[in-house]
Amino acid sequence: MQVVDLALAAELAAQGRAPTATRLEDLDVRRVWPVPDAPAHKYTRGVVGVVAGSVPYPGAAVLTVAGATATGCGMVRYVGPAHVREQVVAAHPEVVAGGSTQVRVQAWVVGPGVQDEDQSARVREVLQAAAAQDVPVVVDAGALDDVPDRVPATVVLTPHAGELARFLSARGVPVERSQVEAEPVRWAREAHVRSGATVLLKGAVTLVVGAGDESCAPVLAQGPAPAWLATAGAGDVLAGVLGALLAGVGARSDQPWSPGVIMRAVAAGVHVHGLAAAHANPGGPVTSPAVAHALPGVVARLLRPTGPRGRES
Ligand SMILES: NC(=O)C1=CN([C@@H]2O[C@H](COP(=O)(O)OP(=O)(O)OC[C@H]3O[C@@H](n4cnc5c(N)ncnc54)[C@H](O)[C@@H]3O)[C@@H](O)[C@H]2O)[C@@H](O)CC1
Ligand SMILES: Nc1ncnc2c1ncn2[C@@H]1O[C@H](COP(=O)(O)OP(=O)(O)O)[C@@H](O)[C@H]1O
Repeated sequence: MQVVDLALAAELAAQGRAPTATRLEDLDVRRVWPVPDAPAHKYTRGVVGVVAGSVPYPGAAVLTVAGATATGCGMVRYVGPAHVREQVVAAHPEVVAGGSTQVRVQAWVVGPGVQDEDQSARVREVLQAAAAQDVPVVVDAGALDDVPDRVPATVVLTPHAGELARFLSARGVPVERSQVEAEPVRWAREAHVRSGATVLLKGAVTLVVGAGDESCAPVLAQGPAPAWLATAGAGDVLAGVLGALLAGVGARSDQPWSPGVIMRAVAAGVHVHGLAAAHANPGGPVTSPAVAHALPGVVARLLRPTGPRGRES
């Protein structure tokens, strides 16, 4: 498929009829991507904190960390129980692991595979401290239950349709998974308006809804990714990708976060995650670790002037 830009966006905006949804393409993503400069060191590139995994789901922690490290960041700090720490460090020896959330990071990822009280307590600590410090938090899976009623747009919720239905129902908006699937824009917006969070609703097309700014339409719609990506752990990898990107963008700027910058950063992550699924095994099945494994190559191709779909030099 080739997408041809008819330059309708400016024309529609002039008529006061902005499109409901827009999509970041390769060039937009390249502009957002944090690329280290020559004097960079690991702390100027951004550190990601990860609270993921539990005894029943250690793999979710490993996959989240895999997504973050493969996207490119200065460092990942993993925070969780000893049993999971051992598995994370065995798979990713570059990760610094511990049990306390009292660490300095530029972005957090919380929730993949979180299903015990100790990890949930860490999630709540992170949500409280990060809001006060203007540090972004990607909130996935088990951590969605711990989100306070109102949060800033630096909190990025990443539910699939079932999780969004549960999130809204818990806030007095009873809705079924099938209804979310039928009207994803409506329900993603509802979750954003109710909570204040940036909402990233995962699916074949992934929607990002947050308060827009002048240069950013209210809904970004990324995809479609190959349906082979609908496999266990793919969302855990995505959460890591988003954390690494937010840490990298945050480390380069001393400005407060704006909702539009958050939206574009996470939509860029979704775009690259879908490309990694396509490149991991074109036209065939992929596993979540294979998606993470494909990420560095996809990022390198994206940053080359020919782009990921162009000829390789
Ligand atoms: N390797 C790992 O450690 C992985 C851990 N994961 C973690 O697992 C936890 C639960 O994630 P889910 O997305 O499953 O949670 P959900 O609670 O959203 O999904 C469970 C729903 O799927 C339904 N369901 C279960 N099995 C089904 C089947 N065979 N056919 C049809 N419907 C079925 C259940 O009735 C329930 O409604 C999360 O914390 C997540 O992060 C997942 O990410 C998968 C990989
Ligand atoms: N039909 C589909 N086509 C393409 N991508 C999909 C499809 N269904 C799900 N995905 C993507 O796969 C990932 C699944 O994430 P998630 O539902 O959180 O699974 P898990 O919890 O097992 O990691 C998301 O990135 C989502 O956008």
